[in-house]
Amino acid sequence: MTTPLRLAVIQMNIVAGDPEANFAKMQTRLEEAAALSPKPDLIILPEMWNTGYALTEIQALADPDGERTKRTISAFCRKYAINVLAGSIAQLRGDTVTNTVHVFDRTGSEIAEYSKIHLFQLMNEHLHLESGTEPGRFDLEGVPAGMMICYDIRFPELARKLALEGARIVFVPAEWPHPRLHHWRTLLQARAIENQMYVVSCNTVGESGGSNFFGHSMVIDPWGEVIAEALEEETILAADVDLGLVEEVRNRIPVFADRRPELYS
Ligand SMILES: NC(=O)CCC(=O)C(=O)O
Repeated sequence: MTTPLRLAVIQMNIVAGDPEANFAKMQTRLEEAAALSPKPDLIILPEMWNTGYALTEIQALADPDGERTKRTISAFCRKYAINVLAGSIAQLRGDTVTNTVHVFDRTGSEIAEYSKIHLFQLMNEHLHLESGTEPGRFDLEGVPAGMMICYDIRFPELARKLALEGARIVFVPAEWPHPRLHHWRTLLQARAIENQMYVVSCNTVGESGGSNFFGHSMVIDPWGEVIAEALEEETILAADVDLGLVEEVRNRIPVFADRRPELYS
């Protein structure tokens, strides 16, 4: 067994259209996560935690160039020597807004950024946001990792690409509402099983912007076992992941060696 990584998933309610309230809550939750024993190696935040889905006002609410987020999270990482995958934020870039994750290491340096590739039409994202154009990858203390945001998990091609490029663990910040809990659980488990990797999701919870979010943040191992799952309330979900299990599962059923990509397109 390799040294496990301790994760803390912050499942919180988001006040749509109120970045001040959301920044305040996010900082309180980060402090609570940092005080856990043992201290987490990585803290994960949910999708669009700064603004929620206040899309009609998003130009005014989005964080210009992500500066406030970067300043705040980077200082936290430095203070506590913890990595943070800062969920996603609504980020203003010139006159467009993206749904963007920033990842910071223990020194507070930003090590990766990913903007949601697949915009979710059912929640009008395509009318207000600009989609990303690059898959999200980073190196988590020597472990190749990937990111997808919420609706992205409906696209197995993206998860497979991340796995083929080396990802052993993929993080999924989300704002996924009722009534699609069965899709959420099934798709997350499928992405973990088919790619034989850890999948760690962080959903929001409670009413926000007229939708009702069910929480159920999950940590799923490469065999598809749910090793931790939150209920429908605010919480910090802690779990240890043993990345050595990825190799073990991939050796047990050699899915990657058995692929026939020449027959698929
Ligand atoms: N924020 C999102 O991308 C929601 C995706 C979702 O609810 C779905 O069913 O897909």
